[in-house]
Amino acid sequence: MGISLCLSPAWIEKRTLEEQGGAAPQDQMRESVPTVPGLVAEEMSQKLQQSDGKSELYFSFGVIADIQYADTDDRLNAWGTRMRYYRHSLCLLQSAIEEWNKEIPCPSFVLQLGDIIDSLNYKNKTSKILLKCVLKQIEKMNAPFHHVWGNHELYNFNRMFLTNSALNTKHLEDKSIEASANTKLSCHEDANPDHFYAYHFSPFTKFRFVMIDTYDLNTVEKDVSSARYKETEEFLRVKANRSPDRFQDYEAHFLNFNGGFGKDQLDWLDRLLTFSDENKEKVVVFGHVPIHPESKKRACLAWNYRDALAVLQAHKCVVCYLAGHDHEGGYCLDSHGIHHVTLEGLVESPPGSHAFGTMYVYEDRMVLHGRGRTRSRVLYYRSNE
Ligand SMILES: Nc1ncnc2c1ncn2[C@@H]1O[C@H](COP(=O)(O)OP(=O)(O)O)[C@@H](O)[C@H]1O
Repeated sequence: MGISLCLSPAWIEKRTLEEQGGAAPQDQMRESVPTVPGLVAEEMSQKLQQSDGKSELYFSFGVIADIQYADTDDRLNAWGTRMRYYRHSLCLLQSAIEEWNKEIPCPSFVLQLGDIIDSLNYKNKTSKILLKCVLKQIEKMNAPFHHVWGNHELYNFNRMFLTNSALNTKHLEDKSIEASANTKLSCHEDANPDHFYAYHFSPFTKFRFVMIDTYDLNTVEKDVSSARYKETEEFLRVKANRSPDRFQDYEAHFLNFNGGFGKDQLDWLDRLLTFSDENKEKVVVFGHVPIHPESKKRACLAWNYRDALAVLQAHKCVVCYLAGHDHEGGYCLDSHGIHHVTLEGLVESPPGSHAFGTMYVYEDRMVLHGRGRTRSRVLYYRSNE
């Protein structure tokens, strides 16, 4: 069986509207104010003023998603539902960096949640040159960027290129815990395009950040000789054979622009989170594609999101999952107390607006200060007792 999930945008739009119980005007599709923790701005300032003895800022970090820069006129997305401001996204990145650099203290690092340039560059043969432009802006940041790989990285480049490029930030991995752990916690020592792209780091005592590869399995990379292709093919064969009806009716997220997790990555994640549990760390996991169905609006969901969720929910250390991919953004608090935040996409921010944030990390909570379309939220940690 060849791998093919290619569904037309028209089909996807129909599916999405069906999921929502019929056609809805754009403004009705907007997120309503959450009634669960993950409070919005007005409540946030009130909460921050409460003197609860836990006001010492540990550190902060920047978040930004779906820059999707291209030297192309503005145009609607493939579904004709939302405008994308391709050239302007570079100016917005520049101003986000200027703002972060002015903050005191400066964010310790920035999470770039994937889709740094758009696939239009591939068609225009401008992928490498425009990636350089974006990276030139990023060099102005006074703190390291951690680069996630989204679908557009894989449309523009192959893994060999990405592995050898500045978009590979695995050198920022924390290697210091290997000696104290009884098990291997670095997923791969050597840079190898056959491997999934994932790593972890600890910017502050008892806090760990884990990047996961939501395109470990995917249909974007067409290298039929790769182990990844074979695993993807087998995964989709089993999935489709198991219950074709469900696949059709409910699994609307089995689309080419999403991807999934292989067994090796899920095992590695489980081992790492076991270490963090034992060491009473708080862990923020991040990747391009959302892994909770309620944290996004559209069909943007990892294929085997249930497997990834099961791993995260099995470990009390996990407090938050951060993603991009769905440019409208989203949020939910899952049944285990993990916050799922989907960041609004920069490329859909018109001139005068914005989409990035700074997350402030405290003993008992993280506070997201969102700019422009990015919503501000207070994320209290679940208890890890
Ligand atoms: N049915 C749909 N209708 C409108 N927008 C959608 C639909 N499905 C996905 N999207 C949007 O597409 C975006 C994903 O964009 P992107 O990663 O650029 O993929 P692509 O380039 O294939 O459009 C998200 O903002 C998501 O909300």
